[in-house]
Amino acid sequence: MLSRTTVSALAPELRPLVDPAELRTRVVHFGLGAFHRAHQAVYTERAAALSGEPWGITAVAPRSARTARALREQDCLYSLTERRPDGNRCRVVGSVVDALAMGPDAEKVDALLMDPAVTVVTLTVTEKGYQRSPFSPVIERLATGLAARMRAGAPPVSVVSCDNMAGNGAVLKGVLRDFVQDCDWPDRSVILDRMAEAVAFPATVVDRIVPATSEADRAGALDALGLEDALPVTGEPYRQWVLEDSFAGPRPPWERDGALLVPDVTPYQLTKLRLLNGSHSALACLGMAAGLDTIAETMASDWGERLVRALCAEVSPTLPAGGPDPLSYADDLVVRFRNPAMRHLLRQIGTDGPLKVRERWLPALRELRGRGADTPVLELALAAWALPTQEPIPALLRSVGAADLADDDSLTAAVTDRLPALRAGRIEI
Ligand SMILES: NC(=O)c1ccc[n+]([C@@H]2O[C@H](COP(=O)([O-])OP(=O)(O)OC[C@H]3O[C@@H](n4cnc5c(N)ncnc54)[C@H](O)[C@@H]3O)[C@@H](O)[C@H]2O)c1
Ligand SMILES: O=P(O)(O)OC[C@@H](O)[C@@H](O)[C@H](O)[C@H](O)CO
Repeated sequence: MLSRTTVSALAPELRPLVDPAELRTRVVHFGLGAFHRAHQAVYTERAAALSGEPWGITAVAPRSARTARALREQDCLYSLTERRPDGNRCRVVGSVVDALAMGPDAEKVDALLMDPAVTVVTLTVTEKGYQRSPFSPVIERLATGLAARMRAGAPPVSVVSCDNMAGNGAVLKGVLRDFVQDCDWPDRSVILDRMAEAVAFPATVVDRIVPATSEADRAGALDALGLEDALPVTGEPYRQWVLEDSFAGPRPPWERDGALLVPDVTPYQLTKLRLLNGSHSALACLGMAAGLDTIAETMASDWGERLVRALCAEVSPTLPAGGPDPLSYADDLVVRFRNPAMRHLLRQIGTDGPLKVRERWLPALRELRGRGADTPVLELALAAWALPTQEPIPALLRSVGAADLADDDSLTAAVTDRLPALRAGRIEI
C-alpha cells in the first residue's frame, strides 16, 4: 500500500515533489474530492517545492469519514495520473499532510481554523455546499471556526472558493455572513465587523477536467506504482487557476506554478463558465439524448465539435472584455474535449442539472434575449435538458428561478419545438 515508507522505494519520477514530513498545515481545505487532489493540491505542492516554504494542506471531508480514513491510512499520499493522448503519466502527490472528517473531527477542524499558522482556507464542495435553507453543514462549520478565530484575535485569513460559480468569493462571503447574522450568538455583530476586516474572500477560476475515479483508474494506479492506492485521481494535462489578488495574509506562492493573480477574475470566470462548462453541460444533455456515454465519444459524433463551436459563437457576445480570446478558447476546448485518453461520463456532468443550468446557460440566454439576439443553440441545449424530465418548458424554467424566461413565449415555444427531433434521437444543430 502507498505510504511514506513505501513511496521512498518508487522510481524518482513517481515520487512526490516534496517530502510531506517537512510540511506544516498552513492551508485547510474543505471537500476531499477528486478535483482538489488534482488541482489545488498540485499547485500547492509545486509552490512548496519551488519556494522551500512548508505549505501543507489538511483536507476535511464534509460527508465521508471513510474517505478521510482511507487517505490517512496511506499517510495522505495519493497518485495523480495525467491522461495524455500520447499516454499516461502517473506520480504521487505529497502536499496533503492530514485528512479529517468534518463531523467526527469537528474540534480538530475548529482548532485548525483558529491556528495562526493557517492563513488560507479553500473549498471544493459543489454548488450544493453553498446552500442556505437549510445552511449546508460546511457553511456552519466554517462560520463557527471563523467566529472562534475572530474572537481569539488570530491573524487574518483568506477563504477561497474553488467551485464553479460566478462570483464564487462573494457568494461564499454572503452565505457565511448570513449564517452568522441568523444565529443567536450574542457577539454576532462584533464577529461580522471583525470578519469584514480580517477575512478575505478572493474570487477564483479553477480549471482542469477531472473525471470521477473509476475501478479501472485504481487498477491503473496499482499498475503504474506497484502499490495499492485507494484514492487515485486522473485528469487531463491542462490546468489553470486564476485568482483575485486580494488575499488577507500569507498564501502559497501558487504563481510559481503558473497560477494567475489578477485584479478581477470576472472575464476569465464568465468565459470558463459559459464556454467550457456551458458546452460541457450541453454535450452531456445532448449526448445522453443520443444514447452516448462520454464526452470524448460525443465529440467523435458528427455533431459534437459543431455543437461546441456553435455554442461558443452564440454565447461569446455576452463575455466582458479582458478575458481569453473566445475563438482560440473554443479551439482549445475542442482539443481538450476530444482527448481520447479521458473517460469523462456524461451522466457525471449531467448531475445537479438545475444548479448547473442556472450558472452555465441562463445568464447568457437572458442577456442575449434582452438584446433581441437569436439563441438556437441554447434552446436546443435546454430542450435536451428538459427531455428526460417530461416537464413543460415554462414550468421547468420556473423551477430553476427563471420566471422571466418562463414568460418568454417565443423562447419556450422554440425550445418545445425542438423536443420531437430529440425524442427521435436526431441532434439538429
Ligand atoms: N472535477 C472537475 O473537473 C472540476 C473542475 C473544476 C471545478 N470543479 C469544482 O469542484 C467541485 C468538486 O468536484 P469533484 O470532482 O472534486 O467532485 P467529487 O464528487 O469528487 O467531490 C465533491 C466534494 O464535494 C463535497 N460535497 C458534495 N455535496 C456536498 C454538500 N451538499 N455539502 C458539502 N459538501 C458537499 C463532497 O463531500 C466531496 O468532498 C465541483 O462541484 C466543481 O465546482 C470540479
Ligand atoms: O464538476 P461539476 O460537476 O461542477 O461539472 C462538471 C464539469 O463541467 C466540470 O467539472 C469541468 O470538467 C471543469 O469545470 C473543468 O475545469
